Amino acid sequence: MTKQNVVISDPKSGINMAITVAVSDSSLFPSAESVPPATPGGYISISRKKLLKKLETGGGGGARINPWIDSMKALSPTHIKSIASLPLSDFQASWILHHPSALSMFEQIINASKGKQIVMFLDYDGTLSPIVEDPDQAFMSDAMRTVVKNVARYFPTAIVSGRCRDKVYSFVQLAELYYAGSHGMDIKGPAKGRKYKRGNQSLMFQPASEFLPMIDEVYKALVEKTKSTPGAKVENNKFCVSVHFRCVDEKRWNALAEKVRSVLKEYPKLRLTQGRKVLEIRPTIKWDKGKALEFLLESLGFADCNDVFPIYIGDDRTDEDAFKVLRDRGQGFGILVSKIPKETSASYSLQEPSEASNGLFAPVGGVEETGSKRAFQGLINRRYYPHPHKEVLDVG
Ligand SMILES: O=P(O)(O)OC[C@H]1O[C@H](O[C@H]2O[C@H](CO)[C@@H](O)[C@H](O)[C@H]2O)[C@H](O)[C@@H](O)[C@@H]1O
Repeated sequence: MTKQNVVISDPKSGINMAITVAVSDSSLFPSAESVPPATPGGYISISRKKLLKKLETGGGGGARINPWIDSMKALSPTHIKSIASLPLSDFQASWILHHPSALSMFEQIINASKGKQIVMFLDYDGTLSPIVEDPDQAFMSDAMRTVVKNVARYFPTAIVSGRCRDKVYSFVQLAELYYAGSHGMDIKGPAKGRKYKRGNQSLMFQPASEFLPMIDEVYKALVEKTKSTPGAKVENNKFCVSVHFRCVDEKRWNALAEKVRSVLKEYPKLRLTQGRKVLEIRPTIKWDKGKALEFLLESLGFADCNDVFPIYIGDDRTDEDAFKVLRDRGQGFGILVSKIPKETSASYSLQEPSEASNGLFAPVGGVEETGSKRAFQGLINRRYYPHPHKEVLDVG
């Protein structure tokens, strides 16, 4: 019996847990020769399904765990607490080594972006606003708004959210930004002060518009079906629907998931994905936040350019599509906002939204001259950052 540190990962749900387990069955952990390449975090990464089955049954087979429900449970406070009590320090150290805090990487960021146009992509929930119980109360702080406004003065900036575009706009309230709502299926350019004149002038793109009536219908069906589940909340995000279970008793999660599934049986053109205590119903079209990022870069005139440096900051599974696009393009990088180690294609990390507002993009010219403030100044300062597109950028 040996102890092994393991990251349990489920590509479908995006849930990852780092745990220490005692194992006696060598087949669970392949021999050194057959070990797959380490994940970016350097952990042994095995299928959550496989591991949970082993742990549940002692390796002898038995009842299959519903991976979907189990993923939800992995996010419950009880589970997070029990994970937190496990000896994670080695993991965290290794993860941080491979996904260092963006706050400590300013020099590298400034160097890598030299001579390139930074384009900023920001997720909303969990990135610009802290996660709260009521989705209608997920307000962004004034300090964060000031920071985003300041960032947008220097770099084309887009909010990329699972929410309905109008809703996320009502939270952010900055007309100078690009907005990609409904997981990128509803894209609109700045309503005012378009500084970046390169590329498409009037921007509006809705690749899933034919699904509008279906989404409306399924929203109503889900409201009806889930109204008997205390705490469940269905949110109409225009081109997709969210079924929230953050306020549902854990004992009812299984039943709630079954209800959602039973409604979706009637809609084969819709698919189910999962976010942070939310089930997300969306069209089966091949469109996600990664595609939205590519579309926006193209619209800005950076389709086949080497002189662009996109930065994407996000916190959940849906943001991974964008992180992956950046990795595949070999341009810019992703920053994952997370307190716990997760398998990710992001290069750097931040622990929480306030690290972006108080650290990464701390207001320039504040009273206290911290390293991060100097660094952000470094990014926007022409001495460190010769802008290649002066003709299209008016920062005045
Ligand atoms: O892409 P995002 O901007 O991150 O949007 C993803 C979902 O965010 C919202 O739900 C999440 O935040 C809520 C408020 O903090 C929280 O209560 C919920 O548990 C989280 O899942 C939003 O309400 C969803 O519609 C978005 O899909």
